[in-house]
Amino acid sequence: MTTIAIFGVGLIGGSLALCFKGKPGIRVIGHSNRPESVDKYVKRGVVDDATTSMQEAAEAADVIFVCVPVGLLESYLAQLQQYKLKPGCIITDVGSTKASVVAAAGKLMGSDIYFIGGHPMAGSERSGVEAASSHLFENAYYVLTPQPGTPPEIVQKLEALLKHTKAHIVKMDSRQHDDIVGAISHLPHVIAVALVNQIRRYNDGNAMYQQLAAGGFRDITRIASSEPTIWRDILINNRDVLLRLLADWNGEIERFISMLQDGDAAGIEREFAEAGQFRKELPERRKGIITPLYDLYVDVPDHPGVIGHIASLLGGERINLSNIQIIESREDVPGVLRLSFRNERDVDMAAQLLRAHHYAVNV
Ligand SMILES: NC(=O)c1ccc[n+]([C@@H]2O[C@H](COP(=O)([O-])OP(=O)(O)OC[C@H]3O[C@@H](n4cnc5c(N)ncnc54)[C@H](O)[C@@H]3O)[C@@H](O)[C@H]2O)c1
Ligand SMILES: O=C(O)C(=O)C[C@]1(C(=O)O)C=C[C@@H](O)C=C1
Repeated sequence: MTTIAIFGVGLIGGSLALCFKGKPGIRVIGHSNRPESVDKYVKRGVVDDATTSMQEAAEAADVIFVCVPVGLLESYLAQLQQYKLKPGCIITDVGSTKASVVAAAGKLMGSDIYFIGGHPMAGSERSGVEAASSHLFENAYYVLTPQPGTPPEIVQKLEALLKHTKAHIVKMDSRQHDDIVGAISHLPHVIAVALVNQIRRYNDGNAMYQQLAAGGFRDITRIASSEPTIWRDILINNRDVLLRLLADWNGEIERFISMLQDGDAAGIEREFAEAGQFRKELPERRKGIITPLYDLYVDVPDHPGVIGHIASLLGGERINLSNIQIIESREDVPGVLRLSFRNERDVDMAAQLLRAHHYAVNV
């Protein structure tokens, strides 16, 4: 029997618990300081057992997942150090930054207790156990940052366990992780928040900004709704990397300013073409890094039956729809539906079918 203890049964900890729970030979214990949370985890069936005693959970565990906000990781590791952990116990975390926690763990761990940094590259703007899902990590990358001294069989043991997440494991150095993830995750969160706040300030003077905000604004700003305390910790922790990235970002914006000042149409076109090409080459369907890529937009009359009609047309042709969203861009006039598909073939077939039924479709 492998006993897994999870500290912080929120979005990520809860999703891991759901991946492990019920698998042969695995028992999952969740920990929270709050008795009401402990009851909730068990009632919702996220864990086998839950406790408010950190010591009890830690000392029973073969593998410990620390899934708390980044700013608390080091104090959790220090606390774990106080307990009589099982020999061979593996401690891992899921924090969005890796260099500082790996450095702290190196100082703390005793003999026959192993720390391996971890970071599943999947998540959501939502938080808490209510948002947890056993599918969250499917096809996403899951970074591990073992130290050169970590015995290979220990790393293999963790990798074998993580197979239950259906994620792809990738190993890298913790500092390299923070450089890359700073660029592809932390910087975009800063940009999304700054952009939303810029528009929010305009909107204070004229509420039409919010009303007209349509698909483009929603697409680029979803992550601005992420949990503030989680992101406060991540940004502060990775601040040196972010300050460098933001200086480069200023350079990108300056280039756009110059192109606009110079009326450099070819330059602007080139920027879009190059960006579009790179984005097209992003790994397809890597859940968590990028969600459905194959979207089409349908103008729809403002009546309730239309969504059902479109869904049954697609279903009738066995075209798999992976998501449907009403874009509330206009009041009292026809709206726009965004339909998302898993592959190019499905989106093309859907466009053809809907046009044949006189819908106005934009791919
Ligand atoms: N949200 C994402 O998309 C994402 C993706 C990958 C990794 N991560 C990392 O996973 C970790 C957990 O993030 P999450 O999104 O699951 O957050 P969450 O808010 O959903 O869960 C955090 C958990 O930590 C617990 N916790 C314990 N002490 C706390 C305290 N003092 N303040 C707040 N929470 C406390 C909470 O009860 C909760 O169970 C973070 O280190 C984060 O960087 C997040
Ligand atoms: O999809 C989202 O909402 C996310 O923010 C997920 C995301 C990301 O930026 O890609 C966020 C933080 C993580 O540490 C890993 C993944």
